[in-house]
Amino acid sequence: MTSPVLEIAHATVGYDGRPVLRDVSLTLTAGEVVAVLGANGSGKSTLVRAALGLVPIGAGSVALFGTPQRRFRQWHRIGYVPQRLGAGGGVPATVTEVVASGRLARRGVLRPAGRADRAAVAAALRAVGLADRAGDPVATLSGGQQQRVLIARALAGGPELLVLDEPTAGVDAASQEAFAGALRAFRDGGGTVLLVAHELGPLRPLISRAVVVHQGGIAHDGAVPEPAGHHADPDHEHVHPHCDEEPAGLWRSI
Ligand SMILES: Nc1ncnc2c1ncn2[C@@H]1O[C@H](COP(=O)(O)OP(=O)(O)OP(=O)(O)O)[C@@H](O)[C@H]1O
Repeated sequence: MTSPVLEIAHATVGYDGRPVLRDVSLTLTAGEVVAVLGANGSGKSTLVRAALGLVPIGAGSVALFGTPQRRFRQWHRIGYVPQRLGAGGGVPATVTEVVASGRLARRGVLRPAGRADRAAVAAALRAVGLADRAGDPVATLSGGQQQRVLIARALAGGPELLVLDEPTAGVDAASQEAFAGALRAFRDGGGTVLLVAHELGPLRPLISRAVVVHQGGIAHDGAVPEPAGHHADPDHEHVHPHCDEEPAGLWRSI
């Protein structure tokens, strides 16, 4: 049996000794596309940062591809797009340069880019629909297009696990569709995805499982919950696989 891609077991995570999440467990197997949902400030980002070792865990354990996180060295197997990171930032880098930086962990900084690197960068740009902008300065792209550049950078590294923190927040509809297409292709190629989301939008059909963070724990782990507005539909069957008490207003924005 192959190891889970990610295994968080009974983890307590917080900042400055103040726990945000207590006794949380989450397992991702290869090929899953898991959405982390929850209200503002519930700890969604904290959960994915803990998975990647960006926030230390106080108790419990995290393993990546079967290796305890503290001994894990194969970071090129993971692509990470953090929340609200501007790709432009006043730096006059071109789209290609930013995406090519996603190859560094794989090829090493000192070895010049080879044919495989260039092919990976071109494929990643095609995947997010930005091949025609390859030579443009990132700063000249829209916010949604810049977000797609960051996703292409993560894809260019050829990861097996993609971790995305609110990849479509504030992103225009065309970029959301392009992103959904890129994610579908990544999944169809055997990739695993963990993404934090407020609104699933065009990503919804791709999500195989949803995890809801609520009151310092995981309140639901299973089917994607229906948006709150859906309850008003006359033909809506009121079946909830998760909990008796539904966190008020949690789904309103989905
Ligand atoms: N670096 C940090 N230092 C101290 N506290 C933090 C830090 N990052 C987050 N927090 C706190 O931890 C809690 C959870 O934050 P987190 O960003 O994980 O929530 P979230 O569910 O991702 O929120 P949002 O949907 O608004 O992005 C919040 O109370 C937040 O203020």
